[in-house]
Amino acid sequence: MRDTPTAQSQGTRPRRRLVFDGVTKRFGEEFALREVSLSLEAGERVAVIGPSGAGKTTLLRLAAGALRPDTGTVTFGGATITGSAVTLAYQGETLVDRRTALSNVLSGRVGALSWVRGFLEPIVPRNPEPALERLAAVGLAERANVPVHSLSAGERQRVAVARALMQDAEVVLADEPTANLDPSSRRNVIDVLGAVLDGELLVTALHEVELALEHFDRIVGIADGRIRFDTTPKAVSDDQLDALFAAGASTPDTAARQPKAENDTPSPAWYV
Ligand SMILES: Nc1ncnc2c1ncn2[C@@H]1O[C@H](COP(=O)(O)OP(=O)(O)OP(=O)(O)O)[C@@H](O)[C@H]1O
Repeated sequence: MRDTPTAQSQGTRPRRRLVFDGVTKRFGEEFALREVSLSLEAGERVAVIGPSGAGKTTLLRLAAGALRPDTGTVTFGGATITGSAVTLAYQGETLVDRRTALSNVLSGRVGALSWVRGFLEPIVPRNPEPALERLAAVGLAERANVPVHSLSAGERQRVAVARALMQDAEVVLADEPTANLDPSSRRNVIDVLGAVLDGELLVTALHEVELALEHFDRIVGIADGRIRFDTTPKAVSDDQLDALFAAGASTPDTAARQPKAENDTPSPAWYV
């Protein structure tokens, strides 16, 4: 994070890679991912797009170390994934409603504390400063002491981002961070995600193609558990997108998608 003194300076960190090497993951007879190989570097902002059931969440869960591959390996910096290196930004629905934004953000750090302190810290914090800094970074400094049930869906999602940032992880994963948000809140959450990072690897599963093409510097298209393309936003063609979404169930954003302009700039009408 840019403005967090407690965050380890990215400049001093080696630029470690998150590497999927020939990863296959099945659930019963169903293949969620097939022979996926991918090498992602610190500092990249990667959007994973594809139809429903393509394998996006499975990819993120493997990256988080929450799942193990059936075959192949997932490594970060050459080693098995550990919880301290990678954080998963859960959706705003996972916040504790009756607690304040500050309390929810503080809970993002409890894993690093003793059992008793971890229990008490979100309620009677000894050190609220890091959490207040994260809330300020996502534009919610003024809302720190407001119970999250009275925040908007977009604000709740930003609290969830702030909570994830409490881990100071080198890899930030976000699974559909814009789910259930109105269009302007979607854009705002993605803006915030990009703005608060400084050198971390960001991998986001997104349904909104337009947001992915506008805000990320690498686009990984997945369908039916396979990587169909892995390129820059400018290089993604309409044909690739059509083929990607034709390979799986339809999604709302592809249904609303309009042809791209000749200069390859995504049309604002691609989703509503
Ligand atoms: N825990 C599980 N048990 C059984 N099958 C699963 C499980 N998790 C995922 N799958 C299956 O694996 C495939 C990929 O699922 P995944 O959730 O990764 O897709 P997705 O691209 O994230 O979809 P969506 O966009 O709808 O969230 C799907 O066919 C899904 O049904």
